Amino acid sequence: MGSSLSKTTGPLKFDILLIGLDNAGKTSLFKRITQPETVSLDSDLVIEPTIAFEKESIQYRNNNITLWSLGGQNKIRPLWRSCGSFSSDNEIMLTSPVLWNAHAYMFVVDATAPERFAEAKEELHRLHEELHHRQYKHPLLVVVNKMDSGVNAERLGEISKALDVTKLEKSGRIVGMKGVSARTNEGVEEVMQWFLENTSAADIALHDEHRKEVEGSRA
Ligand SMILES: Nc1nc2c(ncn2[C@@H]2O[C@H](COP(=O)(O)OP(=O)(O)OP(=O)(O)O)[C@@H](O)[C@H]2O)c(=O)[nH]1
Ligand SMILES: [Mg+2]
Repeated sequence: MGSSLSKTTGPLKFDILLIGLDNAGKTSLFKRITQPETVSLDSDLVIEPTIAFEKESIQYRNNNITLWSLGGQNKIRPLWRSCGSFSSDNEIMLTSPVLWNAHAYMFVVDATAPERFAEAKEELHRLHEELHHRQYKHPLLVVVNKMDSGVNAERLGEISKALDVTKLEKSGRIVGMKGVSARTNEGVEEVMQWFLENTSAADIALHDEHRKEVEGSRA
């Protein structure tokens, strides 16, 4: 993932949550970002549906970024909002709903599944509504994946309409939309750059302070 792009802010430490419907390609993107050297380009990414979540921290251009990828299957989605630990092999105990632990969000959409855009829109807007009540406006990037499958820029506009991304923008949230391919790595660097540009140290501190308060009030 080498690049000549340079950072504009100091080193940051923050969490990005990958969320979206099952089969969108969240785990594929997660692996592409966290283990680029182990996933060969253009290979068929053979991946099992995620049962709970994946989590990994990386050093990315001097920043410490933790990525979370949640399973998107319908039966798993209630876990997004549940408290406590997952009863899987993952040993991490979660003290507040995993959905609220992130500083920034990546909502992944499968460009090749138009029949699921309405369902994706529903989940995207629900997430937005719930984040709305939080302390600060978490950056939210809509990532349209599988652009290698003959999806052009015009199509990206149609997908934006189908998901009503404009409505999110009008709310004052920092919202972006980018086309990527976890298979070919197209656009992945730009996605990471977007998060660096749109996540500030002040907002991270605000989020962390609020989270401490919430957890303190539960203890
Ligand atoms: N053509 C193409 N296929 C992809 C791409 N990314 C992922 N896939 C395929 O899409 C399928 C689902 O990928 P996953 O990464 O498991 O999807 P997920 O969003 O993690 O799914 P859940 O864990 O069930 O929520 C797999 O068969 C991948 O090989 C891509 O960029 N292009
Ligand atoms: Mg997955």
